[in-house]
Amino acid sequence: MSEFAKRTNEFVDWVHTNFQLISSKVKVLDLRSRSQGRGLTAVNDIAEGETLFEFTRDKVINVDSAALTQLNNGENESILIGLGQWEALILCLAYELMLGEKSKWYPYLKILPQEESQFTTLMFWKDEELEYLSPSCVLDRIGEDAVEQLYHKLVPQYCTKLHVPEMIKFLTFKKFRVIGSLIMSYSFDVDHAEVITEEEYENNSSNQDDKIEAAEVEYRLGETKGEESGSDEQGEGNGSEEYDLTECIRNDTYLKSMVPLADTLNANTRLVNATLHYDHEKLAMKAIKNIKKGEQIYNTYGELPNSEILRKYGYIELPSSAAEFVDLPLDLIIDHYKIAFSKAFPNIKNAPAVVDRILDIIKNSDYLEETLVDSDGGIVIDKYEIYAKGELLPEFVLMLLIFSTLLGSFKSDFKWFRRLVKHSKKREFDIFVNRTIVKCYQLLEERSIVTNSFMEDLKNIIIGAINRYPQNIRKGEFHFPESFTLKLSKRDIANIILSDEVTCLKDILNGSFPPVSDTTGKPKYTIIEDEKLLKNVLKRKLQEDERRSHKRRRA
Ligand SMILES: C[S@@+](CC[C@H](N)C(=O)[O-])C[C@H]1O[C@@H](n2cnc3c(N)ncnc32)[C@H](O)[C@@H]1O
Repeated sequence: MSEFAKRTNEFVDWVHTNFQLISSKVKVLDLRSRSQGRGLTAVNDIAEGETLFEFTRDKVINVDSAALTQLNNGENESILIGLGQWEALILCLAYELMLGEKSKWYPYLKILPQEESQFTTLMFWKDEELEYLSPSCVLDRIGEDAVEQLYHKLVPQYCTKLHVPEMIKFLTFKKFRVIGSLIMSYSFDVDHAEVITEEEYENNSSNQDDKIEAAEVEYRLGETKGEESGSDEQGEGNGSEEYDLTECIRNDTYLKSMVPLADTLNANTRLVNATLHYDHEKLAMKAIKNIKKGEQIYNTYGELPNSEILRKYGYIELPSSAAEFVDLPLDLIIDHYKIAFSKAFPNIKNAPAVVDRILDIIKNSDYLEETLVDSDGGIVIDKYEIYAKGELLPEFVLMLLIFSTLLGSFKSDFKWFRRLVKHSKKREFDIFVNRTIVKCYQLLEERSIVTNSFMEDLKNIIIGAINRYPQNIRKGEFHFPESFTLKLSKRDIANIILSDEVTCLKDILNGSFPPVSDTTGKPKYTIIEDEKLLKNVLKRKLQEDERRSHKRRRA
């Protein structure tokens, strides 16, 4: 028997001893021939709603259950819950791995990847391989530096604090990176028992949303200062302060946890047929669809595009994930408008600088801060997600509508624009931009209206974004393989990611914006003539012009 099979058997025996229920209809299989490691398969037909396995909360590894927490007369617990979720779980898991056979999870730990060579996530790609992924924004999210900072925060200081000095030697940087990556691709965020109400119990699933939550926390750690979208926790200092700003476990309502067997399930955004549910005492994996004998049981790791699946889990779906999106950097929008302003006002030297002034006003808009509670008050974010089939972030739509409306307004009266951008007219300029922000917001909010200029700007920005991709990808010359295997070259994997991103962008050029609402069957936005909006935005200015010319005539 191979070492792989032996480990699987020992793990399955451990599961049978420790779990309350495990259905005879499921089996852990060796799926290495499909480049999927181990996975769970149905050996008999399973009906929707059937429980595949069930176990008590103490079987998962987290700060509540780990051996490290019990040491030091309970003092370790208060130290660990003062840390962030990632930090505490890395330390707890490292300690269990160091305990080896003495850990109560030993047969489980033995089936987890623990060597760098077992990971295909982006953290382990070489620099020259990562270059294949340019210009994808996934490259900004790998978080290599963040891991290093985290390591230096925890080792040796916390090993000493937690009274495990022997862990200083065990937890090398290499091991730390592996454990962090393991947590990234295997952990679940499990709600505390006390936050689950009876009513929630039946619907409670810790997979999709919790995995998304995990992605967000991890995303924050991966970002460098000032790069991320308007989240409070991020960025007002150097990297190490970033960690201090990560919420500590004490204030969270969930625990990042390693969940045996539940994490043996592979995932697929289209084929998901089981999810993890939990109540006060137990966690249970349940079928969410009828599953036929012989079919693989798939979980979901969240609504992630291929770039994120690769970054966090080291594989991709073919030809694409069901939740593809591409990040459009703010710079592309700003560059587009700087060029447009220069072209529209060739005789005004500082026309491109006006775009920066507008951006500042949008950033500091009190109106948006008060109105957009959900997006932390900001529409100026580093990157805007462009989803497949023409779905755009509302923040992006509003941003473009404001800029295209301002440009149209200024073009309508060149002399007025020249006067307005003079330093002495700063107040007037600010008032006009702020008024435009309010009008555009109201128009979108109340009537979901965009203009022809908006559509034109959108098209040109998207063309600019597509032009950054390699020619073979832009021209659709890359041919997708039949299925994902680890034998695919890194270049091919990168080409698939880039092709998926370009497809999202091309969807817009192919007319999928505005997308159609699932509920009403109607387009989500109405496109109107520019003049209608400009008339509204310029109303006050036109009235003042009128008054002034009236006065002149009288004089
Ligand atoms: C939570 S584990 C799932 C169990 C894993 N297959 C194992 O052998 O331990 C997540 C890892 O499984 C692999 N995986 C999950 N879904 C996959 C899929 N659809 N195709 C290929 N690999 C997959 C990836 O290596 C991923 O990082």
